[in-house]
Amino acid sequence: MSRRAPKASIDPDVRKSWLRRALPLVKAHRALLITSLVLSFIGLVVQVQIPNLVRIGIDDAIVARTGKLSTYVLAIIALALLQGGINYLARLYLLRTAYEMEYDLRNIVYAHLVRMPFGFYDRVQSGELMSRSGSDIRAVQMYLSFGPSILVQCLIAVVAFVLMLSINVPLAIVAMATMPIIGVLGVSMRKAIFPVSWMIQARLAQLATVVDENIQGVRIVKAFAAEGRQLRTLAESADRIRWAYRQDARIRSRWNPLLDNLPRLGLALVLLIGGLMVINGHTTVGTIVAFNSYVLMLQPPFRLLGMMIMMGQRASASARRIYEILDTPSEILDDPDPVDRPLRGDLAFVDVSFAYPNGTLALEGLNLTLRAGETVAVVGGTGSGKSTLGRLAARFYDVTSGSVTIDGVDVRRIKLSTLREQVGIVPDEPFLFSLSIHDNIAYGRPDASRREVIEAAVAAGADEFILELPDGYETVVGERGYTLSGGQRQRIAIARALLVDPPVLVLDDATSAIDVGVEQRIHGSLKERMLGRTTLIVAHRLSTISLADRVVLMAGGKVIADGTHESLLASEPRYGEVLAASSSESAVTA
Ligand SMILES: Nc1ncnc2c1ncn2[C@@H]1O[C@H](COP(=O)(O)OP(=O)(O)OP(=O)(O)O)[C@@H](O)[C@H]1O
Repeated sequence: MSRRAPKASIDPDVRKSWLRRALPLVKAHRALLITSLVLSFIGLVVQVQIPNLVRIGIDDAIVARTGKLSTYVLAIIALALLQGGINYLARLYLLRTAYEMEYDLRNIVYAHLVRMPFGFYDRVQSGELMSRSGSDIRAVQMYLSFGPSILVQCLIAVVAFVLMLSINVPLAIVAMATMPIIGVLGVSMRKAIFPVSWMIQARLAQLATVVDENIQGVRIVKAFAAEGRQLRTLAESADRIRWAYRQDARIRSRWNPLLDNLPRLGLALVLLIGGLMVINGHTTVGTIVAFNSYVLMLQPPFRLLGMMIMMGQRASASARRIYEILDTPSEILDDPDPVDRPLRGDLAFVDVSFAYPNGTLALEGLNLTLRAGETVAVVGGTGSGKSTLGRLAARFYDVTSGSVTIDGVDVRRIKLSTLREQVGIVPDEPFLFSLSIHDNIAYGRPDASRREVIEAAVAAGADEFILELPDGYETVVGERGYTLSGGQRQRIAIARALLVDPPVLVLDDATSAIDVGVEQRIHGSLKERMLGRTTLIVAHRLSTISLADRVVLMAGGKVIADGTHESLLASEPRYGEVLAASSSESAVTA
């Protein structure tokens, strides 16, 4: 399957109505949409001819016996076949338009989502995002493609009315009498239903969030034997949806019989007035039969009118929620004239203060310099801001004040893709994809050869256990890598970062789950790999700290001491306290 880029985008002008903003999307597929609408119109014009032919057939071949019945029967069959063929094509093109637009919209939303900074994902719930990229996109797509098609069907009512008028004016008016009532009732029903169906959508999104959290957090749920509590939360959510669906059913069952029976009233009226006219010789039996067909044929478009209004309301709300994502600018953008060159790796934090989007102050006037090739361990109590350093160096977030520079260039001036390639971050809880071990390691360099992948795995101390897996490097890890141990996942993540060979490497507690014995063994190869690379190690364990040339101690978002392990131990009592706290912590968790 070839992958195509979206053919259009959403108009960024927020002052425009949602429909006008979506117009470029419709325009991009106008050829297909217009073809489908024209075909659908022709099909309906053909369909409108059939009752007329029945009328002439009855009056001519049955009542007056001047024509041949078979001629009319064959003509009707031919028209029906023609209409069937045309409708087939119209429907095919309409659905194609709908799915092409949905494809575009989904890609537009997804392309935006992957550009969104970390701060955005800190705020939004993934279940809600799933819902937005699912049902909201569909609601907009339905309206954009099916809306015009319903309008064409309504237009046919005009054609049929003109045809009826040409046959019998009073009877045409009688036949059409109930249609506006059906239209008004249909719209009223949809208006009554809309708030409820809107509520259903919102509650389904909430349920999606609960289900999503349950599945993502299943290990914690089970570990705390909280299945009962989670089930209750789920049941409450499901209950709220059931309540909304019940309201929906109540409204529908009140309105639908009315809407279903009105056309029958129309039929009775046509029979009454038409019958009297036939008796008085003002019209023919064939006309009554034809008009009966028209009453039945024209009723669906009028009912659809109500549906179209509801679809419009839903699409407008869905579009607003989609636009909310699209209109959220990514604060982390490329400089207009970005620096794009390989970096040596002199990393400096100059007077850096930083607060997370929720206002938590993580760093306050922090100064720290790492010379190219230096390995520095960052030690500090929990929440002191250690992990934040790496996130700012790779521009997952931008500093609130001060600057982070690499080789003297502010990271905000470095081309984002280059920066991310040159600053490798290994988090303590790495994410693995449901791919083979090889592909997970080669994630940052998909073109890497097996030899290179193995070399990186050896350096990260992962090669040994990988070879023991059933399919070695081709073993597909379970979702998020849960089929591996925490330490094994960490080693794969280290190999993944080493393979990209970034001049700046941040190991954020990246060996915390690795056995101390194994860690000792991989130190040699890691040290070798760190040569010439600026490495910032967020460390808790003494064994990890020993990898570093220098240690900095952090507290309250600041560097409070800087030196070698021995000098800090001798001169800084707080260093000893932090080490003691982390070693008792690791003793507890070990
Ligand atoms: N995504 C986030 N949104 C809001 N606040 C955050 C976020 N991540 C961290 N923080 C807060 O910022 C502060 C510094 O966090 P950071 O993760 O840098 O600490 P740390 O020293 O690495 O801690 P630990 O050793 O426990 O991992 C903490 O108060 C933390 O609660």
